[in-house]
Formats: sequence, C-alpha cells, structure tokens
Amino acid sequence: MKILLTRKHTEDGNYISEIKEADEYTIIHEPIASIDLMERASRAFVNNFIQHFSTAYKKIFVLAGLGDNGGDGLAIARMLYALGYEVEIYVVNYSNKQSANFLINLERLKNKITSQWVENTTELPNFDDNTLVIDAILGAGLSRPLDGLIKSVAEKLNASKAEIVAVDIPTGLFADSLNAKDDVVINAHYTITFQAPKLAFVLPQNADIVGEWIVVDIGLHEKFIEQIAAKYLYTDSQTVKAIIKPRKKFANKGNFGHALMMAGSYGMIGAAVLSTRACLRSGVGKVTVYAPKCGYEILQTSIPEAMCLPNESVDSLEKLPELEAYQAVGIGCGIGTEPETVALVEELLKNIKVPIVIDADALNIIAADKKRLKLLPENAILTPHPKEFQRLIGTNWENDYEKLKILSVFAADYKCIVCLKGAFTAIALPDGTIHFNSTGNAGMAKGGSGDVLTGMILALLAQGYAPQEAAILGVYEHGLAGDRAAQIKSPTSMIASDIIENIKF
Ligand SMILES: NC(=O)C1=CN([C@@H]2O[C@H](COP(=O)(O)OP(=O)(O)OC[C@H]3O[C@@H](n4cnc5c(N)ncnc54)[C@H](OP(=O)(O)O)[C@@H]3O)[C@@H](O)[C@H]2O)[C@@H](O)CC1
Ligand SMILES: [K+]
Repeated sequence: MKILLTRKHTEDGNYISEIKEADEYTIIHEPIASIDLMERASRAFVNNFIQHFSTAYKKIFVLAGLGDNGGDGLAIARMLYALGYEVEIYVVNYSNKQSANFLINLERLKNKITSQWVENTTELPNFDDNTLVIDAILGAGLSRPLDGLIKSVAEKLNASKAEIVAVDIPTGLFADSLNAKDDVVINAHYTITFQAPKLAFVLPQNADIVGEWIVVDIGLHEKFIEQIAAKYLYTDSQTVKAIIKPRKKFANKGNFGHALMMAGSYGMIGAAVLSTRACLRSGVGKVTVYAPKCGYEILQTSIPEAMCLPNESVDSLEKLPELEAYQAVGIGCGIGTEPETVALVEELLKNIKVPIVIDADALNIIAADKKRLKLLPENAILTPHPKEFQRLIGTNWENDYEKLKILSVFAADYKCIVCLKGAFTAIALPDGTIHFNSTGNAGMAKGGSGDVLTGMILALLAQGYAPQEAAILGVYEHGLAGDRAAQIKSPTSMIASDIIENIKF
C-alpha cells in the first residue's frame, strides 16, 4: 500500500499534496461531487468507529474546525446521532474562513443537533474520563504549528482524561514533515485515517500522538494512485499476497534451496539454534549451520533437521568454508568479534556470489572499519537494530525524518537492502524507496528475535525469492508470527522460540 504525502517537494522548490490530487482526480473522473466524497469518507469513519467503540461511552463530543476536516466532523456527528448516540458538537471558531463543505454540513445539521461555537476554552465542557472526544479540528490541511485558540483547545484536551479519536490526522500533527519539539499536537488514542497511511504514523517519535491507527478506504481513484511513484510504502497483507509463491505439489527438497547459516560462538550457540530453526520453519529445502566446535552437539541434538559443519576453532568462527553448495548465506547471529571471525567476515564479503543476509556481530565487524562497507555485495540484506545502524553510519540522527533520509541514502550508496528493525521496521531498497512493515508487537523486543528474522530471510533467499522480496516478506511474516505468539503467550511472556513456533507461511 502506498503512503500518500500531503507535502511532497517538487523540483521548483514548492510542494504538492498527493492526497489532494487523488481527491481532485476522483471528483473529476469517478465523477463524484466533493460533498459526496466527504459523505463517503465520514461514513467510512463511522463504520469503523462503531465497530471499535460500540456504546461504551454515553456521550460523544465532536470538536470541529472550519475546513474540510471540520466538515467531516459535522457529518460524522450527524451520522452518529442518527444511530442513536448522544452527540454534542463544539465548533472551534478560530478564523472567519469556512470551507464550502463545512457550510453544507452545518446546514445539514439543522433541526437535528445544535452546535456550540467556541471562542475560548472556558466555553468547552469538562472532558472527564468517561467522555469520548472526536477530534475534527484540523487534518491534512495543516499549514503551520498550532497557536491561539486551537492550541489552547489542544492543551486542554491533552490535560484531560477523555478518550480522543482523531479524524484523518490528530490536529496539529504534520502528516509527513517534522513538527518542532515544542509544537502542541492533540494526543489521540485512536486515529481513523482516510485512504492511505500517513508517513508520520510509522515514525516512533509520533507513537504517543497518533495512538492506535487504522486506514479506511474512501474509494479514491485507483488509476490515479497506481501511477504515483511513491517513495514510502506500507507492507500489508495484499503486498505480501503478491509476493508469496505457492509451494508446488510435485516439488522435492532440491527445489527449495540449500542455505548456509554461519552463526554462534562460545556462550552464543543459542543464536545459531534460533536462526537455524527459524530458517527451517520458513520453507528452505536444506540448511547447513557452520558453527564453532563447541556448538556441534548442541546443534545436532536440538535441530536434527539441520546439518552441522563445525569449524576448526572450538569457541569462535574462523576460516571460510566452501560456498559452492549453497544458494544463500546468512552470517552474524552470535558470532562475536574475535580477530579470526573478523577475518572470516572479510573473506566472505570478498568471495560471496550468492544472496546474503548480514546481522548482528557481522554488522558490528563491518562498522568497526568503514572500508568494509565497500565490500558489501549488491543487494546484500542488512538487518540492524537502530544502535547497529548508528554504528554503521558512524553518527546519530536528530529525528525520525532525518533517520529516513540517512537510511535511504545509505541503501542507495551501497546498493544494499537495510531492514532497520523496530516498530514498523523500515526496509530501505537500493532504489531509495522505504517499505514500512505493518506486523509485530512490543513483545518481540527481546533477545533472539533478530536471530529468528535472519533465519527466515535466509530461507527465503535460498528458495529463490529476490532479495527485495525476501526482506519485505521475511520481515512481515516474522512480525505476524510474533503477533500470533503474543496472542498465545502475551507480549510480556513470549520469547523468541515462540515466534519460531508460530511461523506459518
Ligand atoms: N483528501 C481527501 O481525499 C478527503 C479529505 N477529507 C477531509 O479533508 C481534510 C482536509 O481538509 P482541508 O484541506 O480543508 O484542511 P483542514 O485540515 O480541514 O484545515 C484547513 C484550514 O485550516 C487552516 N489552517 C491550517 N493550519 C492551521 C493552523 N495551524 N491554525 C489555524 N488554521 C490553520 C487552513 O488555512 P490556511 O492554511 O489556508 O491559512 C485552512 O483554512 C482531510 O484531513 C479530511 O479530513 C474528506 O472529507 C474527503 C476526502
Ligand atoms: K483531526
């Protein structure tokens, strides 16, 4: 799914809104009147809202602005009222400019619900912990940080205990550009957004502002959206459905590749076990694990399905084995950074001719001498967590927008694929696009999760998935397995082995 931007920079130094353009294209080519599109969007909001909140709240306060976000608010209030909800409308009267659709919806309220016009926060009711507030003050049309009346309304709401549901975007949040640290933004608990995810929603810095969020389809023209060259995408079940290849009935294990997992060191054989087992659960035909001697018996007994190739050294990985037999290689999980292992990583990068996934200590080894970055083979998949990525680039970032810029440039410069792990893992491709993942949960932020991901991606590479596909699909299925594990064990109690047990391609 594409992430549509509200401020996309153009070559002449201006910016356009992809959302607004899709909106206008739909109005002309469907065709549909603008007010009817607003009605459709509001209906989509209400359908989701009533599923999510049923009748838990006695009274609903709708805070409406004067533009089209406010117009949505009025339409939503009318629809909820018609469904029997007790609704009060407060119009935040911050300006003398009102949109045409706002005015039409104001007219449509007549003889149904009255709206109270607010010029001071003292005219607002008290929002106690049993109230639900729908925030329809400003949406995609935000052009500057909040000030004056809207800012004080936002501060009052944020200080209250009310449950806040945002229409399209929480008021004051720029959909895809940076808010200053001291900007006041309404902190929503739930956001129902129209047609496409907004970039701000997948950035960790905004997690407490957007709350849980969901995209509802408002039927903007498919043809227009198809031709948008999106820089940011969101991996959902549809994306993944288009990538997954069905397993053929008459296939044998030779059809699914032979993977080589280079992992483990003394005290870290668990990382080799987890990554290899995850690889086996992800459809690979055969897997050989190359590990130090101290891991041999552990690996042979704990994963009988895998072959184990012990290297000479007892405690750490050294010396490159023959690579001819393998369709893909994984390296890094628990390998440590002993000098002989450093030499092995360098040798591997110089000699590898098949797809590779690089994780953990292998990334740290590369980061320790930046010249090694030049050895990265084209389309190598790197799976750093933020700290590892910082080591690779040798610097930190000021905010998440800067992080994305650095990430995208890094992937383009080194022609590699970087899966930057975290909530909404960001996968940067050599073409500069960034694909955010939609699955996963906080229970996965635990030792061993990353090893599982490396094993899954390795299995997909060995089966012949293109590296981009292997990264996007692997990260998505890893998150999904984590979500299943969290359902069964709870996010707090689940461990990496539970993720493996819930992999289900
Ligand atoms: N796109 C779609 O597909 C559909 C979109 N729909 C809905 O439309 C919404 C977008 O509507 P919108 O363009 O009217 O913008 P909105 O956010 O209501 O505000 C605009 C007004 O606010 C003003 N203003 C800006 N910043 C300000 C500030 N800090 N403080 C004070 N004022 C400020 C700004 O003034 P200006 O910048 O011109 O000075 C302008 O007058 C979108 O979020 C969705 O809910 C659906 O109905 C149908 C399908
Ligand atoms: K809003």
